[in-house]
Amino acid sequence: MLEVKDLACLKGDRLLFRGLTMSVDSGRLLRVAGPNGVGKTSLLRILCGLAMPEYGEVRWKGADIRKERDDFHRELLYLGHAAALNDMLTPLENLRFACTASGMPVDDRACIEALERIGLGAQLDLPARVLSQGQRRRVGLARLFLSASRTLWVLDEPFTALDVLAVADLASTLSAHCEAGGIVMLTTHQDAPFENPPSVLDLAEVAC
Ligand SMILES: Nc1ncnc2c1ncn2[C@@H]1O[C@H](COP(=O)(O)OP(=O)(O)OP(=O)(O)O)[C@@H](O)[C@H]1O
Repeated sequence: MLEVKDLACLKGDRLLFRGLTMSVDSGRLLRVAGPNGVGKTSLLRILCGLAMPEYGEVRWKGADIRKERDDFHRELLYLGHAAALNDMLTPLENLRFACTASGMPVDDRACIEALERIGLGAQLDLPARVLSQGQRRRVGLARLFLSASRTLWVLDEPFTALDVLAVADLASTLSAHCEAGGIVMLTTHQDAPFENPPSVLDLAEVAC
């Protein structure tokens, strides 16, 4: 489904990695691993079409993602490593905004249910500026519960700042998405309790 061919990534005048070729099929959970600065975030952004590779191409269902951009984005959920919230808005308002911005239909009832499911039922009306780091992270993760129809989930450090129970819940949500035929690609520096260990792409192997 997702194919990467001979990818190279340049930042400034520095080549981070090159010669990355891989494919990820339906039902797979793939962890992109490697030390700080090796280019994991940069790779995820290229895979989502948010940054250009220096060389190579990314294909989704056989088509270049740059040519079939709209079709690809309808099937993609990307959550970056920063919570990216508006501090003045409540979790509900932030979630509604994020959904609208990514072209998802917005349904208030569904947003509230997603926030309750992620453990923010008591914080629905608070401004985001008063939330804890883990609660801020959860606001973004609530989008997972609204994104079952998006096959490809690309998640940059989704476990950061979560407590032990939330880490376990998130791991089972991601596994369930894969069992339903989805694809999850993520970065994390911590061990997460997945039932089936994810495949690992060690970016250090193609680092320059
Ligand atoms: N203008 C630039 N010139 C040279 N190097 C740059 C430039 N901009 C970014 N970089 C480098 O590009 C890399 C980007 O790393 P990226 O965030 O993709 O890594 P990462 O593997 O996700 O790291 P972490 O594990 O710390 O999150 C860093 O090593 C950074 O120093």
